[in-house]
Amino acid sequence: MNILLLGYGKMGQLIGEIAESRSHHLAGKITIENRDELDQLKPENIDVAIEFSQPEAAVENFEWCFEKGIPVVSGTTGWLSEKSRIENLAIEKNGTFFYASNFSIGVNIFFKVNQFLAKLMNETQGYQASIEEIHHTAKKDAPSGTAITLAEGIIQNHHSYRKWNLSDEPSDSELSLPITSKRIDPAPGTHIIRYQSEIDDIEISHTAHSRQGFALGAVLVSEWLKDRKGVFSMDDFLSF
Ligand SMILES: NC(=O)C1=CN([C@@H]2O[C@H](COP(=O)(O)OP(=O)(O)OC[C@H]3O[C@@H](n4cnc5c(N)ncnc54)[C@H](O)[C@@H]3O)[C@@H](O)[C@H]2O)C=CC1
Ligand SMILES: O=C(O)C1=N[C@H](C(=O)O)C[C@H](O)C1
Repeated sequence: MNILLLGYGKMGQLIGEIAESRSHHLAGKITIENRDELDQLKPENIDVAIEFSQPEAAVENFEWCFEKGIPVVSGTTGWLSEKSRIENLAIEKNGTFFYASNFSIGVNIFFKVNQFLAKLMNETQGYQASIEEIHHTAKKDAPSGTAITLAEGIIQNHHSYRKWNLSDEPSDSELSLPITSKRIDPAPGTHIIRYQSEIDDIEISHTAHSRQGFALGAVLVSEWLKDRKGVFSMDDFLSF
């Protein structure tokens, strides 16, 4: 496949290496500095754009891809207030859009375990839930996109929680799930779910040892997406 990398930082570079090792061709490596090179590309020669940029750049990148008819796989976090509009735009333009807050298979198994645990805890009294995420200090958004997906998994399955809040900001509701964001180098991504009571604590966690799982997942999804039209998520890609 001919792959356009929109964003060529820590993730874009690793995705490029993995894509080339799987015999794909890189049609472009776009950063904030060389964005004008987009005008020289031939969209008809690009099979997919893999977009790992920055919260403030992602939406503009998606709109450009939809205009040019290029399918997009995005892992950029921190732009979710625009998610419904972007998904509707993808459909309106007869485009292809795949977003995941986390492309690692291990994290997606962890999402399922989180949902199952929330269902069990919903039947149990006396436990307070919380989420902690730890990432490197270059991360621009907080909480992480993965922590938001985890919070949504709890909110959908536990009647005591209706929303989430950052733990260092005041919450206006007892039905809010606190998320603590820590920035410690070189953490590639750690997520911990805790249920704490007077009697005991229950804790599940996922720790990424590197960015390899995120990057490989994005390439595998791009291969899967070829010739598909519409809006997709990891639930469509994975068989569990
Ligand atoms: N969904 C997932 O599995 C994962 C998501 N991420 C997310 O991916 C994003 C990128 O992460 P990193 O590579 O660590 O960041 P980074 O800061 O190392 O790289 C960002 C890249 O985007 C480029 N960029 C900025 N504005 C741009 C624009 N307008 N057009 C094109 N490129 C532009 C920068 O020049 C740079 O090359 C973040 O939002 C992060 O949260 C990171 C890891 C895994
Ligand atoms: O910025 C990162 O590095 C990561 N971002 C994603 C997120 O916000 O959840 C995924 C992963 O945890 C790494």
